[in-house]
Amino acid sequence: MHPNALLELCAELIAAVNKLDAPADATVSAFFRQHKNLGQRERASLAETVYAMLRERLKFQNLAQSGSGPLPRRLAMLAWRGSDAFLRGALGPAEKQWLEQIQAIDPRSLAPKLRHNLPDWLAEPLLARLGEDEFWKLAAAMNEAAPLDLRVNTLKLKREEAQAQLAAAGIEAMPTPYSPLGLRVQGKPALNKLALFTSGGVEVQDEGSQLLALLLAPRRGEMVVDFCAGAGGKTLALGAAMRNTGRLYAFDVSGHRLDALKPRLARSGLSNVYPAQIAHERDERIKRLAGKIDRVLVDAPCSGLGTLRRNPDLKWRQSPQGLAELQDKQRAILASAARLVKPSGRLVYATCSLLNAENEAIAAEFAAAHPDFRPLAADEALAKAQVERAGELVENGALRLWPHRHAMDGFFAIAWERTA
Ligand SMILES: C[S@@+](CC[C@H](N)C(=O)[O-])C[C@H]1O[C@@H](n2cnc3c(N)ncnc32)[C@H](O)[C@@H]1O
Repeated sequence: MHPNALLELCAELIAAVNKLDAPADATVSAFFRQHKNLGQRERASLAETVYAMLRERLKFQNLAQSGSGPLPRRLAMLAWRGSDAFLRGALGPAEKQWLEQIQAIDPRSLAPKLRHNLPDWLAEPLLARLGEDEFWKLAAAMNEAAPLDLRVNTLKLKREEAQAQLAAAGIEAMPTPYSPLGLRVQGKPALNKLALFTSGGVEVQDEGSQLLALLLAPRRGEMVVDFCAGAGGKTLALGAAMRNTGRLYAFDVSGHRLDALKPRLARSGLSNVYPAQIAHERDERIKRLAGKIDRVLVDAPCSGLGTLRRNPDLKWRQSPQGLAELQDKQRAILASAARLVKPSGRLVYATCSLLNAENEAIAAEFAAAHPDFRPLAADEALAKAQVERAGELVENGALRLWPHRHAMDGFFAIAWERTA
């Protein structure tokens, strides 16, 4: 395709994504479906440019105020992640001159906001929690692409065997630093046609998510509930940890997400999983199980701000009002889920948010209202589950994962045992 035609398409896609009315990945996929003639490399250039624009949106929007022509085209030029020579082939002389002027600006001379590219309501609490030094490390880490992690289904094979099968297919993978079940793959190879994947030997799952399942540590023969199972990433890890015995209920209010669990379940070889759509957290089904469950995981709906490496649009699509609504949901779901837990059973509350408001604050309110739940030290629980150097992952007894410290998505998880 002619460079200018591709740059124009890129500008069109940026204009669509910048409306922020849908998740960026959905807008990008829909755009590619409408433009079937785009080749692999062209798609990669467009997608990477759009994600670069979202990561540093404040900076690019500020810089794009100068120059002329439509704003999305200027944003496309500034954020361009395809070949440099190709971009130059698309530009007129005035555009080339403008771009050179902008590229000569020393990024260190920009205002802090244009360097961290976070909205105030998000930057302020993170800065308060982490301090200046770490805050900048986090801001940089969140602008890097996330690695591709796999969880090995140990019902089917050992981690070393999966690693060897990947190597035989020309894919380099190393054991994840903390999870005993994980492999970190180099690059972004297509996995979905590999026999190892189609036969359920591995699932794509960030190392942090693997650690949440290890913290719940369900055992053989137990009754377990994954209260917000979604497409079942953690359900599959829990079912395998139970060695395909006992009963694992996968609840969610979204039938659509539970449907996405079904093919994964079929590949996994698990037969101990019972997916069920619930109307809300006080559904009759839940009431019938009160006090009967050994282990309950609440992977609560949250802002997702721990996943900005993958979903940079979330920082622009979330808001303080949205956060307050999420907190109400989190409180209600945790309180309902806790009723399921039997005496000496375990409850884990988790999110993929970085914010205290969705994590420690919700946990503290719950603990104050539920003296019959005793907090468990996450480092001890994880060490029992063969997690290496678990102490590095824990703050004040709870799992606290950070992209800049642990090279994982941001996660929080706290475990309690019901005493009575
Ligand atoms: C963080 S996601 C879960 C991701 C999933 N556990 C996984 O590992 O792939 C949160 C889920 O909570 C579900 N949810 C929202 N409100 C709920 C409620 N009241 N009861 C149960 N699930 C709910 C959402 O549909 C969403 O799938």
